[in-house]
Amino acid sequence: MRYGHGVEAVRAAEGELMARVPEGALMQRAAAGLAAACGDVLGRVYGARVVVLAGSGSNGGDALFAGARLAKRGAAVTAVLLASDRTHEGGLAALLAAGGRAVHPADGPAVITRAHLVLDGITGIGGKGGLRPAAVSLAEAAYEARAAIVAVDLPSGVDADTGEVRGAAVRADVTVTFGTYKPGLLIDPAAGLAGALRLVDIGLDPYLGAAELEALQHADVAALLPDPTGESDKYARGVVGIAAGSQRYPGAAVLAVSGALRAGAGAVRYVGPGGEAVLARHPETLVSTGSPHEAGRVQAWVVGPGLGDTPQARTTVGEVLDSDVPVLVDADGLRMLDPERVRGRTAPTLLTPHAGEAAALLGWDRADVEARRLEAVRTLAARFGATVLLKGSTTLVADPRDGTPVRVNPTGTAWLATAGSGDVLSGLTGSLLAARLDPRDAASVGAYLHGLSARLAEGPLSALDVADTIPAAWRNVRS
Ligand SMILES: NC(=O)C1=CN([C@@H]2O[C@H](COP(=O)(O)OP(=O)(O)OC[C@H]3O[C@@H](n4cnc5c(N)ncnc54)[C@H](O)[C@@H]3O)[C@@H](O)[C@H]2O)[C@@H](O)CC1
Ligand SMILES: [K+]
Repeated sequence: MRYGHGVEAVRAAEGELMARVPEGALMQRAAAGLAAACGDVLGRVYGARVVVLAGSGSNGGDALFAGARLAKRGAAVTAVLLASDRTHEGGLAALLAAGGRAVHPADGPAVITRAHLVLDGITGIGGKGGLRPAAVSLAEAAYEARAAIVAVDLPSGVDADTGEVRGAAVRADVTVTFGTYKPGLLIDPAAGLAGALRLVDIGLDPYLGAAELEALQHADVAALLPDPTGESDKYARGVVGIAAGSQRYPGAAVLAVSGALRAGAGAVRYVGPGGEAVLARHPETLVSTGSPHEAGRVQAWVVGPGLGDTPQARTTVGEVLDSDVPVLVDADGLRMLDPERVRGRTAPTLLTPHAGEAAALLGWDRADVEARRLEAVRTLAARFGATVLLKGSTTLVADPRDGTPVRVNPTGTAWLATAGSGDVLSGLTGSLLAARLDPRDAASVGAYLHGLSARLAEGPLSALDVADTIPAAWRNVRS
């Protein structure tokens, strides 16, 4: 598992640890890890040209001390001092003593153009708002130069706690972060600016407390996958009911059923007008044309994909919500949701909106949901008393129970932004719910497998390709 902590938790942990170690020790641990990472990026340190963008705080201090270490190993290191009167004194002295030099920001672009590596030490967890103008032109010069950009702790300009980017920010190739991942490194849009992540252990773990965020890794997913046992019959493995599709959108029904079957459901019951199309593709489906409560026994329901917005669709959503098994509501089903009705359910509910659907549920603009994903998903979970999976470039899963870390999915890929891929995710996740995974686990394992399937399919893909690759993703996690 990867854990993320916000600024307050990091500062509190640092305070406790600092009281127990010699002054400056933490910064030296950070600088040593940072210099080692820069060495790996450069390949050869001796003779490399390195530029340190040094802001006024300890983030600049980390970068300057790392610069000093690289200078000792034979790199030509130039620090650009963004706040010349408030530069970290010890860091600058160490750099100069190691043979580095310092220049004014006006001279920055000329040295950056020739650099092999630029260290972004403008701001870290103490940064407020976007980059200031002098920093913007240096960040642009770094981006245009052929240098590798290594961000110290965070790409400067991003919000450490939320992943928001409120102005200009550095776009890094690698971010070397200290002690724990910050939400801004895991959640878009900021995460998209961080590049590859590298965590340096500075000894904070014992003091960090509960995580705010979690990102499942292969081993975590493997431990949650519901593999059948010798005694499993179809009910033990989970029968999932799918109420999806319409005359107009029968394809959504096929895709949701495909996702469910590929994710190991013991059986899939399909209810709705898309039965013919479903049977043509998946003859093993148990199809009925009546209403959900006549469909027979299921362990979880998926309702909504391609359902349309008709009185009949509303009745279907209402009936499914009246059931006493876990329910996943997606797509058109989300348009008809009453928070009180969802809160009053006896079994868990999982909502899976994309940013547009989340915006409609919240009464926000879509752009605000995309900019403030963490706040959006938490607000929805609290309002509906439901688990919420917010789809997007970084899919998030929030649970209504207080203090439960939000899960961030690490396997996304831009190729998933294809028509119908959400329908596959709903069937896949519904199948995990039917296998009795806790809704938060079902949602995060579903998102993980879905993203991994798309990655394994490599390149342009259709939603059916994603469904067809789920078994390969399952095996990949198991291997
Ligand atoms: N506290 C500690 O023990 C450790 C801190 N470390 C480093 O220290 C960083 C935090 O240091 P600080 O608290 O000094 O904060 P930062 O260095 O992140 O930034 C604060 C400084 O930047 C200025 N500033 C804020 N927003 C700005 C903006 N938009 N543009 C330009 N300047 C801006 C502030 O006036 C302040 O001087 C961490 O991110 C990490 O890199 C590491 O050395 C590990 C140990
Ligand atoms: K930084």
